[in-house]
Amino acid sequence: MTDPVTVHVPLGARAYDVRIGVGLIDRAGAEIAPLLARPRVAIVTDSRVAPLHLPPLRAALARAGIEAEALVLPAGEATKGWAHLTECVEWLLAQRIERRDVVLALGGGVIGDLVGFAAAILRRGVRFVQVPTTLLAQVDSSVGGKTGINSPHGKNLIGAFHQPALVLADIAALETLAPRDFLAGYGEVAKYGLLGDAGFFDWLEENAPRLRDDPALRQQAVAHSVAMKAAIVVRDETEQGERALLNLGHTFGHALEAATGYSDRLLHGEGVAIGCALAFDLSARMGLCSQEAPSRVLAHLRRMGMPARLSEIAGDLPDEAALIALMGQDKKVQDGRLRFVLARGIGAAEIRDDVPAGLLAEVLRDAR
Ligand SMILES: NC(=O)c1ccc[n+]([C@@H]2O[C@H](COP(=O)([O-])OP(=O)(O)OC[C@H]3O[C@@H](n4cnc5c(N)ncnc54)[C@H](O)[C@@H]3O)[C@@H](O)[C@H]2O)c1
Ligand SMILES: O=C(O)C(=O)C[C@@H](O)[C@H](O)[C@H](O)COP(=O)(O)O
Ligand SMILES: [Zn+2]
Repeated sequence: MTDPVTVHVPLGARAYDVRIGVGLIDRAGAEIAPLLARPRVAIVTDSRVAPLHLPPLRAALARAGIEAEALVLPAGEATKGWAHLTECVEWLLAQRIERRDVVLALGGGVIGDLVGFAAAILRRGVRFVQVPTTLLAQVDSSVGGKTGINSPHGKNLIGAFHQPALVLADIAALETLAPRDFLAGYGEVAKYGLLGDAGFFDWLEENAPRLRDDPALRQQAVAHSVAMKAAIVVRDETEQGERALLNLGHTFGHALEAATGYSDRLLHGEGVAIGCALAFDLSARMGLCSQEAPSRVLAHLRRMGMPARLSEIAGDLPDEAALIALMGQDKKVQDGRLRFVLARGIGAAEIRDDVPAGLLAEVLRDAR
């Protein structure tokens, strides 16, 4: 078995390590103890993760003499809203979590985003540790400090930048993921190759079908993705420019998630996969890249068994105009203008604000 890999995120006073390896939950006590002012933590997790990964985490903390209380929230995207944010913050206050204490987010991106935001606003900021248990959370959401909740108006519209103090990505925890959840996380992995690393995309075309069964390959893919994200975040922590490239596929994906009510009709990573396919389609129609690029993206997503078209989303969707109206709430909008992450080719994304409305509607219509 390969040794854990550490990606350091050098953000000055907010610098932290992302540890990636097998068995990190079993070693969590020793990893977390140096961060603690007193031997006590609060864990927040969800109802699917709790029976699988909370007992070993508790045991590891106990071996290091750390007391732990846990809150278990319902699993699923619908949890990432005001109601469960309130529940989480009030529970942390009831636990008398102090400024120098540490909150642990054990779960996927939903738990990481919600708990990170709770930590950001609790007593104006307490530290938190991400223990990501989905592929998506390991490669993306646990790193970079974007925290928040959804609104019916749009995705992640209420939130804060709040960096974790440590990320412990236990590759073995991914073994219990449902196949659909694993694949959804793969949407964000493919995104890294597509936005900025053609060589990584080549590597994924070769190796991605074996990621689920091969822990060494999985560790390599997670570490590469995290290193790519960390490099961008360090240059542009609060998304004044370059960081928006990490949003490839998200203008489409987030509108589709809002349109499907943040339900399991469409998982975030599935929306990102569809969004990447549409962003490449749009790029080709605008003459930014050749038709070969969207064809390659589509072929890869199909081979992985991922959705790439609106027609693959169960149930009815609003019409093009309504979807474009939902995109108007995107955080990249400037002066009321939509901005998209488009591409000059595989691994060559750029931000554009000159997408003709007619062409956008055409791309959406043709994807039905
Ligand atoms: N902050 C960021 O930078 C960032 C980046 C990407 C995505 N996100 C957000 O992340 C969220 C999606 O995250 P997600 O895909 O992890 O969804 P999720 O947290 O809902 O997890 C997916 C499902 O897997 C279950 N699960 C988690 N770990 C498991 C395990 N080890 N074994 C079995 N089941 C497990 C969960 O209970 C859930 O049912 C979205 O809200 C998205 O907006 C945030
Ligand atoms: O970290 C980022 O920056 C990202 O854009 C990563 C995305 O995968 C993630 O879904 C993020 O939450 C989207 O950000 P948002 O600002 O569009 O809500
Ligand atoms: Zn995302």
